[in-house]
Amino acid sequence: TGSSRPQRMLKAVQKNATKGDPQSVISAIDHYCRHKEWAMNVGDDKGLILDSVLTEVNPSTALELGTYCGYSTVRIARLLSPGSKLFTVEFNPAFAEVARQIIAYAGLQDKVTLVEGSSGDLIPKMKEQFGIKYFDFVFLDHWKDRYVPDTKLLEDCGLLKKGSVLLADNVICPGAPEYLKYVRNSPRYESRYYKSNLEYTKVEDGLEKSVFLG
Ligand SMILES: Oc1cc(-c2ccc(F)cc2)cc2nccnc12
Ligand SMILES: [Mg+2]
Repeated sequence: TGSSRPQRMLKAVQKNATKGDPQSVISAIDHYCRHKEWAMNVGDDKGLILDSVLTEVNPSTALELGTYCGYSTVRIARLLSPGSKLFTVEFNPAFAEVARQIIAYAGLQDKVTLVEGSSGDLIPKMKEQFGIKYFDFVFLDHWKDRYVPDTKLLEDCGLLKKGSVLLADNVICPGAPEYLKYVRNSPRYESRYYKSNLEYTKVEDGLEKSVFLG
């Protein structure tokens, strides 16, 4: 059988990027997905918003839900301060395998812990398994119907502290209406919408940034 889209993306990174250079990995993926084959990375437009929110928060411990091929994992990890850690959760083993190789190619494997499994199962185990107290930053980019239950799980497991920032991808396309209702109507969050485009297209999409108020 032939290769998969993630495997072809990995080949494009190995061919066009420089080992140990995260920016060249990001550019190689964006070029491939814009000109050869679309893929569901957060992309370069929304990626700039992710970069600016991440830089502002400067998290010590960050969580990403939905690794896919590791594009946003690399975007986040490249901006972390020394000693800070990013945990990323991926349900699909084939995606996880490619992501590991792309993260390693960027030279960011020491900052990233990729955990395979379902977010619903893993979130309650984070404290005990990885000695995590809180997440300062959470990037939600997995299945849209998991955004609300996983946010509630993070709250209930005491993994958010006053000032923790949630940043959610795809709140317009494919859309996460329940999540928008949840964070925008809750007194425990201060929410703001960043309008942008669906990766590599002219279709509207955006990121919702929600600060946990404790
Ligand atoms: O960024 C994304 C885009 C899409 C997606 C797929 C097909 C379309 F037509 C439009 C958008 C799905 C996603 N699933 C999980 C995490 N992120 C996603
Ligand atoms: Mg997405």
